[in-house]
Amino acid sequence: MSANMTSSLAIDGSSISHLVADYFLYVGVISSLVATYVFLQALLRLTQDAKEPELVSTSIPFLSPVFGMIRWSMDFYNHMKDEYPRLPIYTLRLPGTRIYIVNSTSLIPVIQRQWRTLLFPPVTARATEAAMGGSKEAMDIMRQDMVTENGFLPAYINAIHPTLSAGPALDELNGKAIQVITRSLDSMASKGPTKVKMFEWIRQELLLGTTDGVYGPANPLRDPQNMKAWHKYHPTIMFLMLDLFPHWVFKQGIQGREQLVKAFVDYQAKCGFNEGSTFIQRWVQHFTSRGMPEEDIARCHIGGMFALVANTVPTAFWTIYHILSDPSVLKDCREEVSRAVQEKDGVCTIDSNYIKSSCPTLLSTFQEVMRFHGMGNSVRVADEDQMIDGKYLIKKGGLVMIPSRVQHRMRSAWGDDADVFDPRRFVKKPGASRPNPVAFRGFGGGTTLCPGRHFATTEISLFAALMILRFDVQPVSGHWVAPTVQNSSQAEAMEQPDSDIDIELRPRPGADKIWRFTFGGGKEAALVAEDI
Ligand code: HEM
Repeated sequence: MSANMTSSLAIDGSSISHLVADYFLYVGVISSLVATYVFLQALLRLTQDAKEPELVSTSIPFLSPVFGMIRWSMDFYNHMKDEYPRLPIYTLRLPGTRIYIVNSTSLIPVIQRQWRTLLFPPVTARATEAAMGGSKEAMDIMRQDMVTENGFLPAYINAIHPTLSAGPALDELNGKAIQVITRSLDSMASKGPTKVKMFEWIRQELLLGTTDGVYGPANPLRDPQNMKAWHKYHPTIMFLMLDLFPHWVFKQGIQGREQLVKAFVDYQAKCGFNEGSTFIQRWVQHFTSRGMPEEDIARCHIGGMFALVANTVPTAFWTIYHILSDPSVLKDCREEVSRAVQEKDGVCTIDSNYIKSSCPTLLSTFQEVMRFHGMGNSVRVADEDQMIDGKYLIKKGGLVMIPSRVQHRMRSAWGDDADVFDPRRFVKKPGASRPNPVAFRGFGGGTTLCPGRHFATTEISLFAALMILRFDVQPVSGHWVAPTVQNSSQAEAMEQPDSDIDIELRPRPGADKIWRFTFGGGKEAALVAEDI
């Protein structure tokens, strides 16, 4: 044998032994993947009680729902509803957690009645800790008792509730907020035609109006640096709540948050709340009476601010967008709100009670915005093993979730045009039956029904009324095109536009007169089952 032949045989020999080694490696990897898969499938099924709602989305154990959530984003639960239309409630298993998703409208009141064992306060406490940076001491106070009315969080809602329900405190709050917006529109009217970015402009008007109304003259958001800090912090809230990444990833947002904390510590030290709304006074009284540390009060103010403005701003944007972009809706809304105006000696006075009670197209458009663009997921934590409706076992620690988009697109509740925006859907029509109010989840429901709903509804309706009375508005491009909403933060209950719209506001005749609102004695608009 030549030297060459010997070496080529040697190479062949080593290639074969490599091939064999690779073969065993692949077989080994594949076998362990198969074994892991079989093990995880077995684990999934062995730890799932037959009485729990049906388990779905299991092709990759514990991960299929995560991939589905990434792929379908806020449409995930609607996609699941279409895939499993017969399931009133189903189970999703994710690493370390099980979520029971509710499809059936009739299960909602049943779940809401179990508020002593299906709890919302742990969700609030978790958000305060993760997104606002609450201290251990603060979290101990919040988590001491999350069930009875003596507990910090349930008692907090009870403390603020009367100040946000129909009555003088709410009228005063709405009066202050709309006064700030009116002044800003006065200056806009005096400038003649003005071009603005619609979302950015509405956001600024509502942020200042709402926070001035709530916090009073010492409102920390009056300082442009603090406003900037809010805009840095706000987009990171969802990621901080998820708590999946280290905090340095959100350096800018955390810096913004810490600047706001300082500003609210200062607000507290100077007792700025004494000149603020009754709402904020009760709020502060509750926090101080329970021994909450000063810095944590400031952190909770930031959480409170999120509740105040995060949903109000996009709701106002969509309401005004849908009124302006549909000429017949604009015409009807203008006619309706014009009837609320009394003019004397150059002063135009708008009766807020009339707007709240006698402007059906305006209110219906607002409510349809909440139905069509609403994307809140009411989440409850199971405090113990329990049965729902005598049929479904909910395990301790599991999350029960009611996605509002599922309810809001339900044909059985809204008819075949459930996917269409119909501004007159909620206008009462003689002889026609009203849609099932339980399927309307714009403000949640049950014990966690949004306490700020009347404030927000009135503020947005009055802002919209004032705007269409005083201005003609056109998109600079000449066409109204609804922005997409794919990037909406799921920390919020309302879709947010991905892009802005350039608009031109032209003062209408009379725009430069003095505009005022009267309040008092009227009922609040009834949009949710609990208020009807
Ligand atoms: C259009 C504006 C608003 C929308 C769409 C909205 C939506 C909601 C929703 C869907 C919930 C229920 C959460 C759940 O059950 O999981 C809720 C709760 C809440 N909202 Fe609002 N909200 C708005 C404005 C406000 C305002 C202006 C305030 C403050 C004055 C406020 C304060 C709260 C609070 C404190 C809760 C928690 C209630 C609890 O813990 O029991 N909201 N909101």
